[in-house]
Amino acid sequence: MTAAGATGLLVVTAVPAEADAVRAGLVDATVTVAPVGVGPAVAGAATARLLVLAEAAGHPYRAVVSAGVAGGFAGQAGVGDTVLGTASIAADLGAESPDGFIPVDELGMPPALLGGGSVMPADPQLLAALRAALPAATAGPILTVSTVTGTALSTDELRRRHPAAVAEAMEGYGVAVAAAQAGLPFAELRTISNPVGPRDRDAWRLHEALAALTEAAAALH
Ligand SMILES: O=C(O)c1cccc(C(=O)CC[C@H]2O[C@@H](n3cnc4c(=O)[nH]cnc43)[C@H](O)[C@@H]2O)c1
Repeated sequence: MTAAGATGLLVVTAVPAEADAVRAGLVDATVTVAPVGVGPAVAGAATARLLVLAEAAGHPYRAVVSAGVAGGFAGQAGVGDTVLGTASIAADLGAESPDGFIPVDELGMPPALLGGGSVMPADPQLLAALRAALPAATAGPILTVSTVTGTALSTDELRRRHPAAVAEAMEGYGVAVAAAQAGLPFAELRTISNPVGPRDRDAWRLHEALAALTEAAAALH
């Protein structure tokens, strides 16, 4: 898992409040936490840039974790829970058709143009270490979406396509691609701020989710 000469772990969040929550719970001074922006494109690009800069400066990172708050799928993860991604899935990368959504992997494009495809598995060793440190966390696929799910119809459709998904967020897949292209292990750690479902921003429990993120951050080393 550790590249030669590599030093610390890079943890990327979307927003500064999430980064602050992670920093507040760290027990390992070699962990770097950076807020990189919202959505898979900006998070992926910013993560790639951080990895290149660190490499050029002679202190490459040894692994990357995408961390922050997330929406939880009912019956899988409730508000305040911690979830670990077994894979980060680009759930809305593909094409619509009269017969339904077609994942990008099934569009007939050359595999080389798809990177790892729409499903980026977590690094087995990194995931195992996080599961050992966070035994109460729920592990399962975490969806990456560019649009926060906000209707019952979209929720049902996502659940139909990804019945094992535990949560959705907006950065994991992009960060996973950046880590994969740098040859680094990747994992996604989230705490639940809201249920996935009809939009009710007043029901988001950010304080509770950020407190859970601080508690979970001790596992990051
Ligand atoms: O306003 C604040 O104080 C604040 C503090 C912490 C986080 C935020 C965010 O807006 C986080 C955005 C971030 O959260 C993920 N997220 C959370 N719930 C969902 C969801 O239901 N569907 C998709 N993404 C969700 C996502 O990764 C966002 O980037 C504000």
